[in-house]
Amino acid sequence: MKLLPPAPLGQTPVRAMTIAGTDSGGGAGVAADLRTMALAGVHGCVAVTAVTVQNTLGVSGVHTIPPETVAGQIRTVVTDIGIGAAKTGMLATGAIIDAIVDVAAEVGIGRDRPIPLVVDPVCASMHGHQLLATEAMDSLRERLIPIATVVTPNLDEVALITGITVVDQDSQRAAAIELHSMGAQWALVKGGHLRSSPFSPDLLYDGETFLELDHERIDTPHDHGAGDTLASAMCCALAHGLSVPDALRFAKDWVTESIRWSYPLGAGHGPVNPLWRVSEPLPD
Ligand SMILES: Nc1ncnc2c1ncn2[C@@H]1O[C@H](COP(=O)(O)OP(=O)(O)O)[C@@H](O)[C@H]1O
Ligand SMILES: Cc1ncc(COP(=O)(O)O)c(N)n1
Repeated sequence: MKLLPPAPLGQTPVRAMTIAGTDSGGGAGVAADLRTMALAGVHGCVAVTAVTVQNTLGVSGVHTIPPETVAGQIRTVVTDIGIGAAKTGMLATGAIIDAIVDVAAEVGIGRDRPIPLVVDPVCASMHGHQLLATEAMDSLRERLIPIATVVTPNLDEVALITGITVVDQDSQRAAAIELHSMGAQWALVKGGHLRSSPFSPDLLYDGETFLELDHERIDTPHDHGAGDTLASAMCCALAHGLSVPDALRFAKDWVTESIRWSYPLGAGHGPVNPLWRVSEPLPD
């Protein structure tokens, strides 16, 4: 696959920021984002929104960060370090979403602004634990999605946000049209949960053209952090100045390789694994 150009040693690399929750098991959230950013050659900055008590079996606790502390992390990084793109993951509450939207307007993050924004609208963990309060759905729909350069829901999130149940290509297209009409510049409807398909088809739409990426489906239970990995790889590519379709092409190759080399961990679902970038092939 084609990789992003690395910075020469000693020179400042491209920077990107993840605005997300932590996963103590290291599989999803901030850990997944920083792993992908580092291995893609990008300096990752962090605004933590929530601390989760989480392992490979599930989430047993959540501690949310005060909204002004979330906004402060974003403001202090953008005004000093500078970032080429940002992504959001788990945001926990409506007040945190509102604080992010306000500071994004202040520092120039979002569609039609200098810093593109990938919105991964995380609502629940793969184990079914709620990661976004029900009361936050209005802020997500009415405030965050309208400033997204690209919004990247999985099929469960599509159903919660739009009310559309995706079962085939027609309903996937209808969902992309609805998400775009909510104000996102691009809508990416991920097909990882479309288990009836031999592929894992992701559909990208900008109000005019549909781009469908049909990569092979890999048969594994170890896909924890796949959505975060795709969104943070897109964020890295956007930080490098790639277009949204090219960022998706890079990110889709990246996540497919990372799912191919995912590994067992604990007693539940292991993580997708971008460490393929730095690992040795198995001896013959
Ligand atoms: N088993 C799989 N094989 C190949 N690609 C997959 C598989 N599962 C998910 N993907 C891809 O990983 C990315 C994340 O997808 P998805 O599982 O839909 O989101 P999430 O992790 O947010 O639930 C998408 O690009 C999707 O197509
Ligand atoms: C902190 C945090 N962020 C995001 C996810 C979603 O990832 P997954 O769908 O693989 O559980 C998660 N479980 N935890």
